[in-house]
Order: sequence, then structure tokens, then C-alpha cells
Amino acid sequence: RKSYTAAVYEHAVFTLPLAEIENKTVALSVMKQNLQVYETATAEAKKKGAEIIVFPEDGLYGFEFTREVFHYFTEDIPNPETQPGWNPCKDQHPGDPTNTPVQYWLSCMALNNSIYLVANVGDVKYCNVKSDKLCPADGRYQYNTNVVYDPEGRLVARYHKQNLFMGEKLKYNQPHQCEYTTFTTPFGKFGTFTCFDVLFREPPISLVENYGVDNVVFPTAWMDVLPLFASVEFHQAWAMGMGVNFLSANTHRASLRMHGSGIFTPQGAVVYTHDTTTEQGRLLVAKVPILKRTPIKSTYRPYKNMPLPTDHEAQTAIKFQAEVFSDLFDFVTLPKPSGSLTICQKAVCCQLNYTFEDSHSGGLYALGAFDGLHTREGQYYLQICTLLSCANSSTDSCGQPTNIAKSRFKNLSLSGIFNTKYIFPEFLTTDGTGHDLANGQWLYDDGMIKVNNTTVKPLLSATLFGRWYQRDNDFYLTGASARKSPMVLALNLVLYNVLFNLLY
Ligand SMILES: N[C@@H](CCCCNC(=O)CCCC[C@@H]1SC[C@@H]2NC(=O)N[C@@H]21)C(=O)O
Repeated sequence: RKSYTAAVYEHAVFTLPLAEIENKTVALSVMKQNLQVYETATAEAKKKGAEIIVFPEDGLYGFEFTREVFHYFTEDIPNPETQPGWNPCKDQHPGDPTNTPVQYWLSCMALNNSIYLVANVGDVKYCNVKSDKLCPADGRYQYNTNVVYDPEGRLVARYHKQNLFMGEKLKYNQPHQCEYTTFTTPFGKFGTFTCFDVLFREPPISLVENYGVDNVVFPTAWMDVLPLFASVEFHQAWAMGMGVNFLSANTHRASLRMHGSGIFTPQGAVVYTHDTTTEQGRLLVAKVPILKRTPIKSTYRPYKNMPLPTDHEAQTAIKFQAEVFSDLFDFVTLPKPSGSLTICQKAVCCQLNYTFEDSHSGGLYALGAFDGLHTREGQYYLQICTLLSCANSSTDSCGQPTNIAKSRFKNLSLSGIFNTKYIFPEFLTTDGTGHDLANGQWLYDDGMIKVNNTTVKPLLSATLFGRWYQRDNDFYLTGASARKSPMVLALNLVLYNVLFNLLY
């Protein structure tokens, strides 16, 4: 057997205003409405031959809640490791008040369609503030949770999100210990983690390297941030960088830039959606190769033979610094019609060889390097080489989010030297209407992004996105905040604490 069929559903969540969710009954009715959409999607996926379906993060209730209101959406879900074989569809009676109705519905959906089903739900664990020093003041741990049901309706996996994003810390708890959650199917070993987790080493990297996972199921509620953090480019890059299949289901809320789901393999996407214009859900179904476990190739490349710019380029290439998502990159502009450029920042050096397809077409492009601790919306150490289309003809605009790309390249190769082997290759083209991953038009080979024949659409960005995980806990002030005055930092800290106390 060489392949299996997978489905992901990008779901436009039905929600109610916070004030209307007054009790558990209202919360259940909200979830029931969303579950009805899940039911139709699951039946449709099964009809198309899917053996597994993935639903998005927060897909049953949305994310605009307080900790108290979120409690109404939670259920106490057993641990499948200590209570294997739990089958709510078979074991529970629908009218029983001790039920976990959401788990009942999900389990029946899996059983009735004979399919593996992955959903993101709320799990609650009650604790005693007197005997458990870590127990939150309200007496409960609330977790952002993935559950997996097998085709018999049994709960086979439960995962609590480790790396909570921004506002999530107000309503969810971080598990005391990172969980490594896997399940085995007739078509491969799977691991699961959630959204912001993908930026970090634990659990994602360990799941692949130490637990033998070669398929990932990934519920997410991901907001695009161009040019480096757009959903489909980032999730495809992770699949390619780690050499795994990656089934990503995003919540759909175009007004928040939350869109973009796909089924990605180590060779790139087999299917994906990036719908910025409607507020509708969408089912994706595709065949996925069953992978033979191969150790991840190291993409760490020692520094050697970096050619210096030619005289011509030295005259016309301009060096400058500009921010990309608050990180200060060193850039060099691309002279036309062709060239060979290098740019370095600290230990990272990036090299680009390129020829523009049409030297008369507009558009400023720049090659950028970054080596530092990112501190905006989370702290993680990045080592990056990127070729990007600037938002306009001013160098200040290079790195600002834009959907404008004006040039195609006849050929290009982008390589770099890094201190880490964890390099994720991103590639995005556009004709201005959406994100096109240009599969089949470029290659990631030997740590290098290569285009041999002109891409169909203009290039938005090509990036070697490196993560140097060991340095994530470096002192905070080495990142973007090092450039702010101590006064501004102190004020930020006070404001943050006041806000946090008010909300919590
Ligand atoms: N805004 C809400 C909802 C959060 C839901 C869960 N989302 C995540 O875990 C975030 C995913 C990471 C997004 C990437 S990483 C940095 C960048 N910033 C973005 O806005 N998008 C990208 C809440 O905070 O509770």
C-alpha cells in the first residue's frame, strides 16, 4: 500500500456574542450547530474515500471568551493512555446528565462514517487549591485539547496544547509537562499538536525525531502575517523541512486574516485553500503518500565559497536595514537584470543567484538576513535568509506585509549558512489575488531553494526560515526590544501587568 486518503475541513465557526453565552445549555447549542457542519463534512469526506479527517482549532466555539465562559464549553475528557478503549458513542446514553455530549457526538461521527476523526475541544480537570499548589484560583485546569477518535468510535489520543498564543493564556492552562501524543493507524504513525506549537521544538521536533511520527494532524486558528508567517507557506515549509505529511485544518475567519488549510507532503502541497474573500468553510480531500521513514537530512551548510558581488552590483546594490514583523533585517537590493549577492547578519550569511525574467517590469526586491531573538507575540530565536518583494519602491517598505509582487525570475538559487539544521523552506507567488505555492515550479534541494524555469506568477517571497531552538530562552533584551529605551520597556511592562490583572 502506497497511499492513504486524508481530509481537512476549514471551518467558518458559528459563534454568539460573549454576553449571550450565559450557561452550559447555550454553549452546547452553539457547539451543536458547529457539529452539524462537521457531520456533513465528515460524510462528504467519507464519500470521497477519506480515511481520516481533521477539524480546526477552536472550531466548535471560536476564541473570544473569558476563562469563565470558556468553562461552559469544556468537558472532562478521560486520558486514553490510562483508560484505553473509551467509546462514548457505544458506552453513553444520550440522555444521561453525566455525559460528555460533545465527545459522544464526535465518537458517533467517527463510528458512523468509519473514519479517524481529529477535533479540537475544551478539556477541564478540577483541582483542589489547598492540596495542589499549582491549581488555579478557580479550582480548575482548562486545556486547549485535540482528541482523536478511531473508526470504531474509540478515543485513541488526547493532546493538551503546550505553547499557548497571546490571549489564550487568559482562558487556557499550559500543561505542567509537555505531552507527546501519537496514534498508529493502518496507514502510518501520527502525531498531533496545535497551531502556535509549530514554532517551537517541543513537542513537534521530538515527535518526529524521537517518536517516529511521519504524519502530523494539526488543528489551527492561524492568522496570516506576511511575508514570513502566512499559513499555507509556513505549514508547507514545516512539512518539507521535517520530511513529514502535515494535515492542517484552519479556522476560517477572513476578517481576522484567519484562513489557509492544506494537505502537505515532504514534496509540498497536494491540495490547499487560501480563500481571503468569502466567509465559507471548505473541505479538502487528497491522496497522501505513505512515507518510508528516512532520517531528516541536515540542511546545515558550512560557510564556503560565498562569491563577492561583482563591480556592477557593488555600484547598484543598496544595503539597508528594515523591519520584518518587528525584527531588524540587513538587506541588499537586487539590481537588474541579474546578479549574485550575499548579505550577512551575525552568523547568518545568505547567498542569491538570480536573473529577472523581464528587466523592464517594476518592483523592488531585496535579499535579507536575520540572526536574532524574535520577541513579538512570543519569543523564539530565528535565523533567516529571505528574498522578498518590497511593498513599494522605497527600501523602507521591504518586509512590510504586502500582496504585491511584480517580477518573475528566470532562475534563482537561494542558500545560506546557519547554526541550526532546522531550516523550513518557504515559497510564495501571487498575481495579487491570493497565495500560490507554485508547486512543481521550484525545488528545495541540498538546503537550497532553486527555480530553474520562470514561475507562472510573480514572486512574493522565497525564504530559508531557520529556527535555532537552543537559544529561545536567551535574555529578552537581545531581540527587538533592545532597540527601545528602558523607559518605554518599563511602561510596556506596567501596562501589560495592569491589563492582565484587569482581564484575569
Ligand atoms: N487571537 C486569539 C486566538 C488564538 C488562537 C490560536 N492561535 C495561535 O496559536 C496563533 C498561531 C500563530 C500565528 C502566527 S505566529 C506569529 C504570527 N502572528 C499572527 O497573528 N500569526 C502568526 C488569542 O490570542 O487568543
